[in-house]
Amino acid sequence: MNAVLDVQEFRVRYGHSEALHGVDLQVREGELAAVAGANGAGKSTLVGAVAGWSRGKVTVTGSVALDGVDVAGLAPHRRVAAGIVLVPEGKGVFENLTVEDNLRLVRAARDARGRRYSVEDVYAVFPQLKERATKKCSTLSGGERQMVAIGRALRAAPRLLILDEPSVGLAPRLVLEVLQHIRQLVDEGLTVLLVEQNVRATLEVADRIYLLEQGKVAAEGSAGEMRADDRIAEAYLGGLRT
Ligand SMILES: Nc1ncnc2c1ncn2[C@@H]1O[C@H](COP(=O)(O)OP(=O)(O)OP(=O)(O)O)[C@@H](O)[C@H]1O
Repeated sequence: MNAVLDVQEFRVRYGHSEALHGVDLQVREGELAAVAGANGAGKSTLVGAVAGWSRGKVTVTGSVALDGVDVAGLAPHRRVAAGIVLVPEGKGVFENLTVEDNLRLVRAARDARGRRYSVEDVYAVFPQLKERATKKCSTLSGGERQMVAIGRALRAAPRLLILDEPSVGLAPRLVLEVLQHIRQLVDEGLTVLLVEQNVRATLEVADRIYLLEQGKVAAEGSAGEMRADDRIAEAYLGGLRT
């Protein structure tokens, strides 16, 4: 199967300190691939560098291809135009604007199939946002803000939607709700790369998982394979297989 995203030998250095040590990662058409791992493993560094968003004094080497086309040399806005849309950790919604204004800030683009995500389409995915359309984002729950951030990203017609820790700071009930919405988008045809610290929740929704440890891929496999791996059960699931 063709990879939508193909990352090879990816290294990221902050000054003299290397945070990613040659990572290979693929996201296939129509799948929910996830990068899981502990704080500081390099997850945000990885997806930030894929989107061209790296902060500070950064050196990135290796290749990044979207649908077989090298995008590593492109500026961030050109990667968005090519279809790589990242929702960063912390969501980045405008607190003083309403839900609807946040969604309308992005001019709707067309995806490869000529499809456009109207604001109504976003409401169809997240019905509770429609009920809160005229409310300022500052009055929303963390989960609802995350939905606004994802909805806004959908308006840009991503070929690959990258979500950096959408569950961070959410109550456990909301974590599953947000992740299930993401799963639904994938079931409808979207290709997603999800970053999650919560390995257990990731196993519930992802098709394939890369486990990142100290800047390296420590394990990679389907959710079923990862669940059956004793090292994963030991280190991330409290010794229990789910
Ligand atoms: N802008 C930066 N300048 C220097 N070092 C950085 C910078 N950003 C991250 N690092 C370092 O790179 C390593 C990986 O950090 P990164 O934020 O990618 O991890 P993470 O897996 O996303 O962690 P978290 O789950 O806490 O967000 C860490 O050692 C971190 O201190």
